[in-house]
Parts: sequence; structure tokens; C-alpha cells
Amino acid sequence: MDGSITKDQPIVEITDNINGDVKNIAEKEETGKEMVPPVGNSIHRSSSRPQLDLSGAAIQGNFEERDPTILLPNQSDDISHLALDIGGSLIKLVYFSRHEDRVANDKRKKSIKERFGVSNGNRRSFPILGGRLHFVKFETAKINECLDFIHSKQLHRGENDNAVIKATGGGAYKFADLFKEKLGVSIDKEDEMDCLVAGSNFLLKAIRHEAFTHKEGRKEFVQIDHNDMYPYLLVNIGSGVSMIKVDGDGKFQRVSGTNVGGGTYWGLGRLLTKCKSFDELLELSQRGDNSSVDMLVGDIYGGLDYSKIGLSASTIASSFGKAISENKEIEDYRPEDISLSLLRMISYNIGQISYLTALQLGIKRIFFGGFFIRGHAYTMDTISFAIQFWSKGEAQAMFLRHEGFLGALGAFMSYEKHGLDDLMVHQLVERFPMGAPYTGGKIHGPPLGDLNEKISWMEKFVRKGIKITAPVPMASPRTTGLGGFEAPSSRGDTLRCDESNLNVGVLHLVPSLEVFPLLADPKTYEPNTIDLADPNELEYWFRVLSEHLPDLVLLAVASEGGTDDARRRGDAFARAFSAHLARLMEEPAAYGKLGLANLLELREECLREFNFFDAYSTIKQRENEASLAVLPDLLMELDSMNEDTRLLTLIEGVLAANIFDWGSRACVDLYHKGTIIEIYRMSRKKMQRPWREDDFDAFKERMDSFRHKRALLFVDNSGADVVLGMLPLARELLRRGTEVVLVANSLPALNDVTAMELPEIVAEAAKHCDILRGAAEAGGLLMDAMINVQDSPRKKSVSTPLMVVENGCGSPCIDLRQVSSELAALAKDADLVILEGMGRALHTNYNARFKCDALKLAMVKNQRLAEKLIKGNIYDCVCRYEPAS
Ligand SMILES: CC(C)(COP(=O)(O)O)[C@@H](O)C(=O)NCCC(=O)O
Ligand SMILES: [Mn+2]
Repeated sequence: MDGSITKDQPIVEITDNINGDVKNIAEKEETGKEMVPPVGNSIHRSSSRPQLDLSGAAIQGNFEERDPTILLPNQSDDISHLALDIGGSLIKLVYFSRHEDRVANDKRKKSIKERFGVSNGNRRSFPILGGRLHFVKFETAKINECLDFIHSKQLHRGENDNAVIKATGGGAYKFADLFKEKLGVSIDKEDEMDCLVAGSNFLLKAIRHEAFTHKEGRKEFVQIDHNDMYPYLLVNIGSGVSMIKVDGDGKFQRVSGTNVGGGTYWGLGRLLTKCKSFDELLELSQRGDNSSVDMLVGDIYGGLDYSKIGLSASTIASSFGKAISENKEIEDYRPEDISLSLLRMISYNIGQISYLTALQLGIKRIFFGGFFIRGHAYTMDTISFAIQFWSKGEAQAMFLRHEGFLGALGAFMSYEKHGLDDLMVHQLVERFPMGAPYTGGKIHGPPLGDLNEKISWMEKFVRKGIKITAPVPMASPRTTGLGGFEAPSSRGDTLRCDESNLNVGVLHLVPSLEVFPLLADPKTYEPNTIDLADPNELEYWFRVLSEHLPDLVLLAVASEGGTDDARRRGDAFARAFSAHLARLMEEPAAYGKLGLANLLELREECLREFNFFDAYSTIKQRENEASLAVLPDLLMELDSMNEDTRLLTLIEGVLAANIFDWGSRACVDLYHKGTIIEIYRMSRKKMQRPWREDDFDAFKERMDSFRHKRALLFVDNSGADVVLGMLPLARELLRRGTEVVLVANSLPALNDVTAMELPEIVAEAAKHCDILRGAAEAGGLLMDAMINVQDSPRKKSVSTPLMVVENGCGSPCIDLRQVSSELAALAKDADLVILEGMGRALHTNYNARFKCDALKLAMVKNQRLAEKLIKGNIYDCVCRYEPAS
């Protein structure tokens, strides 16, 4: 076949091309309204939940914009969107935004057509978003900032003038008049316990990585079984402490509590150390050594353990006990030591009482919440230790990532229509944009969603020479285990953009997401083949991603015309992504359980956050054109083969063409050495069997003896990968009478082909192939894309259909627990799944089991992964066939 390929095109000259090739695209604004195409009945969620009413939905503004505002004329307007928990020291806000907080008149709006030279036709090009749930906090002392924030975002605006905001906490009473006076809204007071329980139940049910244990500085997420969740003890540590036995939704009883809580720590701490804020006091404890204040077992036993009753020498015998025997005044003690001693005394006490309460009531699970904890490692370790110690290892403390927002979330849930009560894990996507959550008071993060302010804010940090790390908590303390705590490690000179240590991002509510119905066991499905728990692994992948960053920024900036504005955004993107990496390097579990797929997705999200929609658009287009030019020759050659040889050649072709991966450093280096076609040829030549993992014979046997009804082909990269690899394979399946659905990304990621780009590519390919033309017509693909196809008789098609569907994500990987409802609907009749590429077939689904036949095809383009996963080498291939399980 080598000889038959005639058209060669240079593949890359990265630096030359990036800046030279990209044309400046005129900015365009459109204000027209277009109807959103109706979503097919088969994929409509039926639900009792009072979710958004999408009937009659219409785009407001530019239809082709990425996440256009969608007007929902039939959605009742009283949908709740702000709730508060006004505590003694902090105000917590939960608010809902129905669409992205974007500047209404975004100057960067460009039509998809203009940008990528493809037609959008009347296909849906965006996910319909339910909305976003934001978590924000303010110091109560700075309530005016909170009021300003609400006002600036117009969160208090109901449709009618006498708007009501749900609120809980003492401040709901105290500040009701102020809200009326300043915002003209009434506060509807909700019971605090009701709210805490509602918030906690929601979180435990709806967020996958919500509850975790924290021992000796290590966080581990706990999978909560929704069918075996109750009863549990909820310990809410605010100023005081409440212990609530929860038996179900709305079913609970306050069973105990203690007046020694967060207020005690802060109050005593303020008196004893002169600290000005709770966070300052907590910060101080990081550098403390409590042994100078506390009386330890070793102090009593001459440095020895009291081993007979299981007490090590470093166990605290009496908090502050040393102060009685020494002739010292308060000034003689270090405030750091006092703060740590206080923190340990109070945390330990709460842990002990909680355990005794749980024991008395026969409760196995204890969850801790409340803003006292603040994601502070030392506090959590102390509570965990107390429970571990007193239960002799039988019980363990669990913490909640949204610990401080239970009340506010519960208040939100108390609106009659909130749309949350029934939401399920797969319909929520948590994202971590820079500066989220916004924090008022002492620390000013960038206001959410305002890109310009966000960039200026980051630039300010850099000018001051301060390192930014992304939101969330402090470094883990060094502890020595049972009772023997060493001094907690200091946070060094790193200033976080959010000192308040919140482990929460923005919750995207996407009602249209579904669990992929062909997963054999969704409960045990784990989409991260590499879970990065091994620190060496973590460090390696962090380095790879950091090293990739400069090239990516160049591409991203070029894709936006290389303007000053693009450069500024590129810079901010690089800083933001590096900050996330630094944050996660320090605390890998900060954003939930971390896998490689999460990191790769975070990078794409971060690009989008800074308005880089498709950094690889030019490369994708060039490679598509080059590959389409040689496709007719390839198809001719395939047609000259017999069926047996053809199937093998096709699988070889898919594996060979998977080499075109702009996310792999090794491959990008390779592209400097030849044209697309040269590299494709070279790659094919190397395709000697057996491949490192080679189930081809089993697959072939199945294909020879069984005709699948419908195959889902999860496609990967643009250019040769899809055009010379997956399309010819799709054609073969069609030829054998199997319906084919090409499953592609909803949003761009690296050089992956998107669902929006595919019809055009298929149409181009169909010009040279009757099978593809008939199938694409039958699948409704050519309605708008085929306008250029000449001489195509418009008779009613009887061919096996070829369809395209978006997968619901914008990542180089795929988490099959959250796919588009369209894909889920089409999957119901499918009996073959083909996953292609490293991201989807290896990083995420190498170990996934399916209810139907599955084929996983990928070239491994990373030496380390090759060694680890298949005990092979870079450019080795995987052809893993697994019959239905
Ligand atoms: C991002 C990718 C998963 C994309 O691979 P693909 O799915 O396109 O085959 C892959 O390029 C990757 O894992 N890159 C790691 C970085 C590197 O090896 O340089
Ligand atoms: Mn890819």
C-alpha cells in the first residue's frame, strides 16, 4: 500500500506554523434568537424531580457560541437561587446560576463556522446545562461585603419585588433587618438542624468524593453506600458542637453536644495569643509544639511510656497541665504552642465525646462537619486519633469536603423548587476554576466568572512575587502515629489564593448526563487505570504535564490570533494550571480522588476557563485535509483485499494511525521528522504481530461468526487517526451490516476530533465511497454536510446507518459514569463497543468491563506507561478483545 499513497504534506514546523498560519479572525457579535432543536423523546429524562422545564427553550444571543445563554420560557421563575447560613463568625452562601457567569456581550464571540471552517447546521452543539451551584463564604464581621456581592450578582432578585431568601444560623435573625434595608429582601428563617441534616444527606448521596478519613496526614475517600447510609452521627462543630443522630431524610434527633467547640478555641485563643482572626490562630498552631504547654505521660513517668495501659510518652496526660507546675507567666509561652495545645485539647475532646455518643447509640458511622475543621489536617488527625484510640480501632472519623456548607445547602434545599433533591452522582460535575470559591473578608479572590478581573488578580500576585497555589488546605502535618504527634509542618512561604482552605469547587448540575448503560458493573467501575497514589507516579505525570505547558500556551495563543489579549490569557492559563499542579502535588486528594484522567481533564477545563476553546484547531484541520487526500487510495487498496486480510489491515491501520497524538511528547518530537504520510507509513511498517497485547484472532473469530447489530466506536484524534484508521473500520462494519455510531467529544480536547467536526469529515470521505455515503445519509449525517456532494441521487436510503453522537465530555479521556443522554440512548441497542486511543482505551477504560463485546485499541505513546501497563515499550500496541461479560 505504500506505493499507492501519493500526497504528502509537511506535518509540523511547530514554531513557524503556530504564529504564521493562524489567521486573525474578525470578531463578531450576533444577537439573533434561534430555537434549540428538540431533544429526541428517547433521550429525555423522565423524572419526578422538579427539574428545569426545557420546552420551548431558545438560545439567547449567538446560537453558535460555546455555552450560549438558554432562555427557558416555560421554566417557572421562582426557581431558588440563593441560600445563606449566617453563623457567628462566617456567612456561607450557596447560590445557583443557570448558565455560565459570562459577560453578556462577550467580544470574543465567533461563529464556529468562522473559526473552524465547518458548518454547525442545525445540530445541537452544546450541552444543555442545568446550572451551577456555587459555594462562597464571607466573614460575618464583613457582612457588607457579602451584601455587595449578592447585589453585584443580583442574587436577591426574584421575579416579583418582595423576594425572599432562605437562611439559617443565628444571623438569619440578627441581620434580617439589614437585608431588608440594604437589599429589600425578606429572610425566611429555616431551622438550623433541619438544614444541617438536609445538606449532609444531599452531599453524601450526590457527591462521589465527599466523605473521607484523615489519618496521619493522609486523606482517603470513602465510598458511601446509599442504601446503607443510616443511621449515622453527624457532629457539627461550629462555635458550639451538636451531635445529631440521622435516620433518614428529615428524620433526625439531636442526641448530644458540647459547649466546648470552635468558639472556645477562637475565644480562648484570642485572649491567650492576641491573634486577630480564627485563621491566624489556626495558622499559628502550624508552628507550635504543644509539649511546652501540655503535661505529657512522659513528663509524669520520667520520659517513659505507660505501656501497661497503652499510653505512649507523648500522649497528653493533661492539656495545659504544664502551666501549673512551672513558674511562668503567659508571656513566657509561645503563642504558637498555646494555639496548638488549645486546638488539640478541643479537637480531642470533641472526638472522644462523639465516639462515646455513637457507642451509646450503637451507631457505626460518624461524620464531622462545620467550619471549625476548615480542612485543617491537624484538627482532623486529632479527631481521628481520638476515635481510633477510644474505639480501639473499631470506629473511624469521616469528614466532609463541603463541611462548612451543610447548613447553607440545607437552606437551599428548603425551597419548594430547588431541583436538587433527586439529583444523582452522575449528574453532577465538580470543577475547580481559579478563585473558586470566592472568599470575601480578609482574602479577596477574583469574583467568579469575571475573566478580566481574574487575570488582573493573578497578575497582581505575580508582580508581588508571591507564589500562587490553587484553592484549599494546608500541608499535611508530620505525625508519628499513636499519640505521638510531631510538630505540624509549616506552610512555608506559599500564599494560597484562598487561605480559608475550602476543598470545594463549583458544582455543575447536568441533568442530561447518564451512566453508560453497557458498563457491566457501574458500582465497581473505576475510570482511572493510574490512580497516582504512588508518589513516584504522581511526580512523573506532574512533570510531564508541566513540561508540556510552554508548547501548549504557544498553540493556545496562536489559536486565538496571537493578540495581546490572547497572550495575556495564555499567561494566566499557564499560571493557573501550574497553580493547580502545585496544589495537587502538595495535597493530591484536594479535589477528590486524583487520577491521571482528572489531571488531563483539568488542563482542558483550565484552557476553557481562559477562553481558549480549541488550541489545536489549525493542526486538526491540516491533518484532516492531508488524510482525506490519501483516503481514496487507501479505500481502493482495502477493497482489493479479501475479507480476512482486510480486517487485519484495518485493525493495523487503527493502531498505526493512533500515533498522531499531540498530547504525547514523544510523538510531537517525531512529527518534526517527517510528513503525516511518511510517519503513517513508518508506523504501519512497524505493525508486526503479535502486538504486545494481541487478541486479534479472538476478535476475528467473533466477527466471522456473528453480525453485531450496532457498534459504538469511541473515536480519538483528528487527521489520520480518524480518517485513515477509524473511518475505514466503520466502513467495514457497515459493509457487514452493523450499524455504526461514531462517538466523539462534545468539546475539544488536545487534537481529538469533536462530534461537531465529524459530519463534515464523513461528508468529505463519502464523496469517494458509496458505502459511507449511503450509511451517512441513512444516519442523517449528510443533511447539511452533504450540500457539496455532487451527483448524489436523493433517493430514500436503505443502507445500514452511520451516526455521530457526542459523548458528553471535553477531555482526552472518558469517564463512562457520565456520558451524554444521546449516547446512553444509542447504547441501549448496541452490542459492540470499540474504544480507541490511549486516553479512552488505556488511561480510563483498560480495566472496564462491558455487558457487550468490547475491543480496546491503542498505541502506547509513553515509555513509562508501556512499561507499567503492558511490560513493553513505547509504540507497542494493545488490541484487547473482551467478549460480553
Ligand atoms: C493525552 C493522551 C492520553 C492522549 O492520547 P490519545 O488518547 O490521543 O491516544 C496521551 O497523549 C498521553 O497520555 N500523554 C502523556 C504525555 C506524554 O507521554 O508526553
Ligand atoms: Mn486523543
